[in-house]
Amino acid sequence: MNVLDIKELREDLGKRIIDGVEKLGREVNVATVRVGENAGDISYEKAVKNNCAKLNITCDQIVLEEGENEKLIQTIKELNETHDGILMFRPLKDKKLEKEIQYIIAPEKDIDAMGMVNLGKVLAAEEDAYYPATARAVVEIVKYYNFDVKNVVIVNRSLVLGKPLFNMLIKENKTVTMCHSRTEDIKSFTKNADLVVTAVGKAKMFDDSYFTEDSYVVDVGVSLDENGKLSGDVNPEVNVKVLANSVGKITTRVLLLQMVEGALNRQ
Ligand SMILES: Nc1nc(=O)c2c([nH]1)NC[C@@H]1CN(c3ccc(C(=O)N[C@@H](CCC(=O)O)C(=O)O)cc3)C=[N+]21
Repeated sequence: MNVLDIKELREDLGKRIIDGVEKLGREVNVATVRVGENAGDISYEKAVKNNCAKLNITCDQIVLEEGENEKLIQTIKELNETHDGILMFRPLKDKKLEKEIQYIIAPEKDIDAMGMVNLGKVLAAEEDAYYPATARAVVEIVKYYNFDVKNVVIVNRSLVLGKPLFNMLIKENKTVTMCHSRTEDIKSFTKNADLVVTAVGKAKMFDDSYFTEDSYVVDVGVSLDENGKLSGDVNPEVNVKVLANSVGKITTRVLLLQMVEGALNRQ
């Protein structure tokens, strides 16, 4: 069991955020937008608020009820003008509405890269893109802790994680394989990878049979286990070289860092 302590990276990101805010020399404000009462959204909302309080960022939190579609669209349009960054929690239950927002959110305020412009920039490996924060968190962990890896397997194909991460790791000269829920014999891929990134949302699904002693593993999954407790995809007892979990701690700070960097670049 070799669970990575990611405190140092978290603190490093915190310093970079505080420095950036100071350089900007003005109030920096983020807005979160939540629709409905999803538990994952609520925990992320709290995490953003707590981090902002520590990092000298003003945070406004907007909560709407499901069905308030016009109000949501109006809200995003207003926040485009008033805030440095907008984080709308995803997925929305209303897929059509979420699609609509992807075209309405201003690219320079879209700090979690949900909109079409930033997603296109990620695919094109543009320098000034915002990246989906979780995907960038994985890359930051791999780089900061010098994971000595060439072949990566990602078990996820979403727009929030798998697809952007695939492109970001290609840019880092990794050889990347994407597995997903319809992949046959996932173990045959993960066993042969240097690094496995998991995000399937099945508590403790990945045990030793998926890895070797030399595997690096980044566990992005969050779900409830049989006792109703929050759990990752990977059993924390696995015998691997390095297991990074608690990626959420890095995600929150990467999100805020991207916002500050974006504001500095535009200044
Ligand atoms: N557009 C969008 N992007 C997301 O990335 C996204 C989302 N919607 N909807 C909800 C899920 C859930 N999620 C969390 C991230 C951090 C914590 C969290 O609690 N972070 C703590 C640490 C938690 C820990 O101890 O591991 C912190 O930053 O201090 C929780 C949940 C992001 N998601």
